[in-house]
Amino acid sequence: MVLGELGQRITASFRRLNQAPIIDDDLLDEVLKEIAAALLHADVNVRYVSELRSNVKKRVLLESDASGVNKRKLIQKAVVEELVRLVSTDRKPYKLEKGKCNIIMFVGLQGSGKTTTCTKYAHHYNRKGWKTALVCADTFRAGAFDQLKQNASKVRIPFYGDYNETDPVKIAEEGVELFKKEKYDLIIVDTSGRHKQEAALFDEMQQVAEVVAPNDIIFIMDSHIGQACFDQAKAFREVVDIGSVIITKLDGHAKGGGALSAVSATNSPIIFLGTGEHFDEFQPFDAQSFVSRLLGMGDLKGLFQTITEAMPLDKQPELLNKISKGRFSLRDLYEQFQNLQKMGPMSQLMQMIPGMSNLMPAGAEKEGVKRIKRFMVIMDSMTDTELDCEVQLNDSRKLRIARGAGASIPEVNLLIDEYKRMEKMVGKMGKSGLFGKGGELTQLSRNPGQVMQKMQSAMDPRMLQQMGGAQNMMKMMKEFGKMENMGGMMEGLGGIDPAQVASMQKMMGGKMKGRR
Ligand SMILES: Nc1nc2c(ncn2[C@@H]2O[C@H](COP(=O)(O)OP(=O)(O)OP(=O)(O)O)[C@@H](O)[C@H]2O)c(=O)[nH]1
Repeated sequence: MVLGELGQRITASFRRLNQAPIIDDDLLDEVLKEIAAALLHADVNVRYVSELRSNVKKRVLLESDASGVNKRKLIQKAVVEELVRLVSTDRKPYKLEKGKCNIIMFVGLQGSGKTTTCTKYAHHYNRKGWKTALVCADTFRAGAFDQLKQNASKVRIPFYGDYNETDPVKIAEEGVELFKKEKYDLIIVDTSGRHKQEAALFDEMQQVAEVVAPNDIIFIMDSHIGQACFDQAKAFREVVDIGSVIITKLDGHAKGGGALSAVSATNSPIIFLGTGEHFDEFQPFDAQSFVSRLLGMGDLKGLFQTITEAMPLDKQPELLNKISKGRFSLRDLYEQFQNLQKMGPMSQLMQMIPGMSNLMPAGAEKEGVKRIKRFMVIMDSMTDTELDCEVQLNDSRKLRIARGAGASIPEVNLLIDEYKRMEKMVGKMGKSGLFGKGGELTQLSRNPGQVMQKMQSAMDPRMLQQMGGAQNMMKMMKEFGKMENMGGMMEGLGGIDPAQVASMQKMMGGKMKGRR
């Protein structure tokens, strides 16, 4: 991906800055020239690149006069902040409200990835427990109906469309009415695209928007078109009230910078990035987190949010309490699988951890995901007693469970083996003395290295290997350890509920003081 290369080039310039014995105006000019060349190579609009360059220079000249200022840090901070500014707008994205009917309309040119992205968006929220539905109001492209219908059935989301109806406005109105009556939280309307911005497309878009009265209109922008993104975004913005942008196809060879910097043309924030054809290749966008990941600094804010969204903090003490007592049932395993699914691809999570972005190549986890789904289907065939208590399953119960799940007895045995391995690990952790009375990780704040050792001895070596080995786990711990004060960092990153931070700190056994 060209954006990855952009990140590496900027990081190389930062390294040069850090290694130089003296920072003078010539070096500043050279470094800024390198960064500008990298941005232009990634297709960022030339006007924005020269603005970024002069803004950084102005700030450095202005602020470096103050005594005690570290010039290296100042330059890097100014570059990072200007990069964040480049991919953000002042306008806040529409915030979906649970329990209310949110109607979201998707617009964009044909082939931009609208239909695929509608499904990804629906799947993203459905996984988080939103009652979601899709409406196909694209009557222009013959295959659109079948495509959305197939996509919807793959992710198990209700769909409305009419193969014989030629009026997209009528379909949109009927579909939205139907799902409104059925009290859906999120109704997504896919509209037609055209090859280029033309009057027929814009008329149709306006009419659909009038009848469905969307809470948000999302513009889908294909990153492959590079610099042309700016004019395209502007043309759409002039016709309908675009509230947010999703950039697609940022995987592959797209330069991406053109699309990312075109947000100013819509004056609407980017809310997600499409990074592949699969439905879970979809990442929420936050300008600061994006720049941080681009520069290989990880994204602990994103990681924290993903984990707490998948597993609410009020549930975590309950689980830790059980673990501290060495108890772990099949139902707990089932819930952990559910949480894992809500978190999205493991490879995306790895990208959020500093230094671990290349650990798990996307796709390498497919087999694991398939296996987890099979295990969950098997557990669905078990009784509550079997899920909650330690019950030895005899051969006849195993046969019944396997039949009910369309599985084989060896598959049921494999699940039981995996569960026993986990149960043993939890048992060892319970006895390790890592936990306090309330289930909090008491030693984490005092001695992360020792915690690591104990976890390592309690963990199944195969699982440890899947997580990148002990060394990588240590590396991650060290990254956490480096943080002067974990709570402070979380708050500093902004946008995180202080109550969540406090609860996380409690679980960690107080504020984390790192060793330097
Ligand atoms: N690599 C990659 N391909 C994508 C992404 N998003 C969509 N695609 C592919 O782009 C192609 C076009 O996507 P569609 O969703 O059919 O496009 P559309 O905008 O709905 O097209 P119309 O319905 O004709 O307006 C398909 O082959 C998708 O699989 C992405 O993020 N990455």
